[in-house]
Amino acid sequence: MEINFYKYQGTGNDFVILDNREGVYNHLTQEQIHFLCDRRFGIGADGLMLLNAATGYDFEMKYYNADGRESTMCGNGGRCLTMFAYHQGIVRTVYKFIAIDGPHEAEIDARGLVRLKMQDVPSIEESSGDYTLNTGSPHYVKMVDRLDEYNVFSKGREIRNQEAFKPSGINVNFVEVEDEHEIAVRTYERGVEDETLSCGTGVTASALVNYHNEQGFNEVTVQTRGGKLSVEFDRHPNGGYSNIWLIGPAEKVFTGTLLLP
Ligand SMILES: N[C@@H](CCC[C@H](N)C(=O)O)C(=O)O
Repeated sequence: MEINFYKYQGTGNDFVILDNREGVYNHLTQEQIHFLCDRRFGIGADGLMLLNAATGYDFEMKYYNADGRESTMCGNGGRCLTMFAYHQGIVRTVYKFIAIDGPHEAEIDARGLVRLKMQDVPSIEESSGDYTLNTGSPHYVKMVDRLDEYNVFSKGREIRNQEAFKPSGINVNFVEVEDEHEIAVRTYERGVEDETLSCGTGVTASALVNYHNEQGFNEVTVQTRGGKLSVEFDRHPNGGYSNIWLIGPAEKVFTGTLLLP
């Protein structure tokens, strides 16, 4: 089978994207998606997305991790897919798309940055000084010092595989506060089973946890290894969060054709 693919990245979180509005890629197997995401034998990416047609929406986002399994929401993926839709001629002031966690809105602002509205977060759970919450995907957040020197791979893998998070696992974020407007985040992603350069739902989770702890500003700049994102949100007296926006760059890297073995 011939695959016409597009490669995008958002702050270094990279994705293979397939235009599946005609349904031609409906039957890709887990092994085939894993192969396409393989950095040595395939194209190479943290995940693969299908842009599907969807009644009542501009498109549907279907997201697979690099291991080939369909997963939950991907924030950087949603931003990249919005830019892809624009490049494919789906031009809107406000995009409305449907993903596994429900409907989303997105906009491309005057600077060319993609703003993605995330689902509301009703609560943040605390245990032993760390936090868990769901921002469309499940996240564990740990505040640390000296993030640069932190062993994200080994500590992230250990937490991801804890009995408490089985069978689905969890993404693990390590966060250092830079100042009242800025935090730095490094993430171990399940399904990639490694640290990625950025994780949008993880950055969102980290910004909310930081506010939950420190209060400060409800507009936070987040430094990831792959670049800067920002997160804006409203907090409610009951401890929940709404009107959550993840904002940052999303770029086409290259396109190509590949024959699936
Ligand atoms: N990179 C993502 C998150 C992708 C999903 C994650 N690996 C999971 O399985 O939950 C993002 O930008 O949010």
